[in-house]
Amino acid sequence: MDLIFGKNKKEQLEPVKAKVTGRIPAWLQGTLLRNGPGMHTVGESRYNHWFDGLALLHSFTIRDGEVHYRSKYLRSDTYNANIEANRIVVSEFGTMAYPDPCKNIFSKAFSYLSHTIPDFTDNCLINIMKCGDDFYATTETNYIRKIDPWTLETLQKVDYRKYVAINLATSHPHYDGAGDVLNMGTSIVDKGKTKYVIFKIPATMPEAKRKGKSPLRHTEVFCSIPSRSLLSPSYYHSFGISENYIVFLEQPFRLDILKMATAYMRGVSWASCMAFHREDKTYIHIIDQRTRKPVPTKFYTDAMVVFHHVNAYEEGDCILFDVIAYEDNSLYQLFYLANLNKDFEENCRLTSVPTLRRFAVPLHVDKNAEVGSNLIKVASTTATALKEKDDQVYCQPEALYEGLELPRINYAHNGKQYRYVFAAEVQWSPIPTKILKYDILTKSTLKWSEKCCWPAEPLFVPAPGAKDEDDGIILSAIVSTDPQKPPFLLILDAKNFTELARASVAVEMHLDLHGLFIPGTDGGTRSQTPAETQADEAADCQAASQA
Ligand SMILES: CC1=C(/C=C/C(C)=C/C=C/C(C)=C/C=O)C(C)(C)CCC1
Ligand SMILES: [Fe+2]
Repeated sequence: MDLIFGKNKKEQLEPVKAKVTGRIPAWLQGTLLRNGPGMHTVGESRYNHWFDGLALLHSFTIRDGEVHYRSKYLRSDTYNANIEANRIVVSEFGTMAYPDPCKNIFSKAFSYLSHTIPDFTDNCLINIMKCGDDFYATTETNYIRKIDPWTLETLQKVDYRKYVAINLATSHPHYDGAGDVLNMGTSIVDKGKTKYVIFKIPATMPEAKRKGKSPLRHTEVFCSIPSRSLLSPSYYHSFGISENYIVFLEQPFRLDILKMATAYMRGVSWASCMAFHREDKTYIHIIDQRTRKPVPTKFYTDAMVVFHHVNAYEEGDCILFDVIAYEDNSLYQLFYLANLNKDFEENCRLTSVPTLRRFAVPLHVDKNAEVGSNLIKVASTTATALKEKDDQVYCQPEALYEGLELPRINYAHNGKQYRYVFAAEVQWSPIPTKILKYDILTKSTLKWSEKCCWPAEPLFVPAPGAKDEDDGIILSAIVSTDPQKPPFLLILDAKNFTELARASVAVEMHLDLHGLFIPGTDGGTRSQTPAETQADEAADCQAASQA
């Protein structure tokens, strides 16, 4: 497993032509751009956790049936400082680093103090975000890094705090039809006012306002929700949106701000400042997008840990929302490299299987409804919402499917009724070995797998003029543990899960996390005519809606 997780991967700066077998649909033109950790040791020093690894961007450019692959490390300040020092000098999720070990006691004390309010890493290794015409590599701190999606070059470092008062932000933003970004973050430094902030970055601005300026300048706070606990806000990795509402889970997997403030001094990692409180509840916040205010009813469910929201939509008088839920936080525990490298099979058993759960939240709670009555009247789900004495509502989910992670949908259905979830199959180990398509209506699955193959998150790309939700293809970068089998881009027909083509490249490829597809024939390799620019802009909106 060291081959997949622990080994530093070489970057492939020059585009390399892939060997294509099968036939790539003629309409499939564009670039699959993805992100994930690629370097786990610097000099003699090693990261503790897989989520600490230095961001390695990679892309597959598909044009006229041909595929070119390239990869490049994100030249973050973190990367540059580490490489210059030839050791890890910037702290990451699971590794606390000490930049100046030789300092005397006074400057050491000073250094500790300056770390009380930490300056987080800009090692943006999780996802790619599209913002107007710009692309950013993202993580969960206050920093994002602008990148050139074609050359994979690293551009400006952007500090969200310049535009909105947050210290952490998700790397799973949502996009509306116009391509505007809706994201969430947490403000933790203002201790009296720890809060979750939902913010919007408009994709397009009137010409006069725009003039080459970043759309981030026009970021606006959409709504903020005070944290239930001022010193321990919830950790969250994503959130859900329906047409009119936002779904935010304030789960009992929390960050301890006091522990974080002393972590540097105590020599412990940020990860050690997070704890799951199984005795607590998970609060379900529903924010009305029209009023920009939370619905006042207190909805809750049992303690759980959710990283990925799948989708949410309104049906009848309620919101249905689907998430991949765990009984505990064992997932983050398992990604310590020490667990991933030795005795993998034994150490890497999840104590709870990631399960697709559907929740139903009533939008209008009848004050006169009987205590104990189920407020959900839609027939399509067995999820319940029970009225309680104190006007709270207790939601119990319907378990739809066990053993899946890294969910994606046809993003044209985001916020709307939908039928298919594309995901990686994971059972008792967090590492995917299959790709699956789950049909919520028939509760049936289609799967793709191959010996020694480790698939990445499957991404859906709609066919032009698509009518059905699954009219399109699935893209997934596959790495293998068989030295005879080079990594490849897999292209499946999303309807029946048959393989249409694969594009193999004899390079060192990393197992990645998330990314997006940029449709169009541009690839930064030729100049464009104005007409093409317009066409690409339209295509870009589509890219945003798929991300
Ligand atoms: C550095 C840092 C963080 C980083 C978190 C990361 C990097 C999480 C990655 C999560 C992934 C990849 C989940 C996949 O499901 C925190 C804890 C937000 C806060 C403190 C500083
Ligand atoms: Fe994620």
